[in-house]
Amino acid sequence: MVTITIPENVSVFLLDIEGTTTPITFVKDILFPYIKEHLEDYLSAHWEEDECKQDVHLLKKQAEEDLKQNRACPVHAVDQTVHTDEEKAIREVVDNVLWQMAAERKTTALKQLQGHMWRAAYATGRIKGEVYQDVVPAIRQWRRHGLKVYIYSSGSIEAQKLLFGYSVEGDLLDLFDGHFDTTIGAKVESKSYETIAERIGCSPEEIMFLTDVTREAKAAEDAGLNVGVVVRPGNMELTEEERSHYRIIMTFSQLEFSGRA
Ligand SMILES: CSCCC(=O)C(=O)COP(=O)(O)O
Ligand SMILES: [Mg+2]
Repeated sequence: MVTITIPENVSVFLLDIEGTTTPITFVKDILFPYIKEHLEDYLSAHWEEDECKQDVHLLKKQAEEDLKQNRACPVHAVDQTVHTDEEKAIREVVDNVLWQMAAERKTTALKQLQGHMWRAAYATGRIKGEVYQDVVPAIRQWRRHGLKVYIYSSGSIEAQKLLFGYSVEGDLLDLFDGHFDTTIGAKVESKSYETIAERIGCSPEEIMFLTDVTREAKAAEDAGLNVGVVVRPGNMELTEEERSHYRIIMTFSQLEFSGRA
């Protein structure tokens, strides 16, 4: 396995989750099906609660924005089993969430609701966050060298903390100095990485961002970050050009310090 030297000026790792610390299959085969299976019951049970009202409000604002951009969710024929206004409103939210998920959208509104729904699944032990075996030893080593480690994922901060807090390797939250999600900006926008550097209190050049998505890598690179593109089983295929342009990381154990104390 090729060794990749961590640039000397790097003092912060910024990590993506899906496809980087965690298999895509965990998200696609476990987390997302849980949402689809429990969505209607969850909304019915929590509809009157403030948190759920806020989630629905955010989804409605996103739907209005989508309408303006001609990205409207298809409206289905009225279901004859729906009787009350509440049932109708819930059905609209269900349709919207399922449509967004089918389109693999990463809106803050969708991700916030998902995070709230997973809470019970993790707390009861029904779901445990999967993390690749090389991840924890590497992060512990980076931290021993004095580096800081942050997460930046499209999953909400709450969803991130659930995944690592209730992981197959136990509570891993002490590995991280902080978390960022799309409330700071989209992962394909350079500005988001500049804002993250400001929030951390370092220059973009001091950060090394690891992700499986080359559009995210490009945005981070344009902002001045060091980047590595993570290739795990089942991740998106890279072009020859992408393979030759980016540092390709198949396991975190490839990342080594050289010339550092
Ligand atoms: C950490 S929440 C579950 C994964 C998820 O919903 C997601 O969108 C992950 O996207 P990422 O930016 O980590 O690739
Ligand atoms: Mg990813």
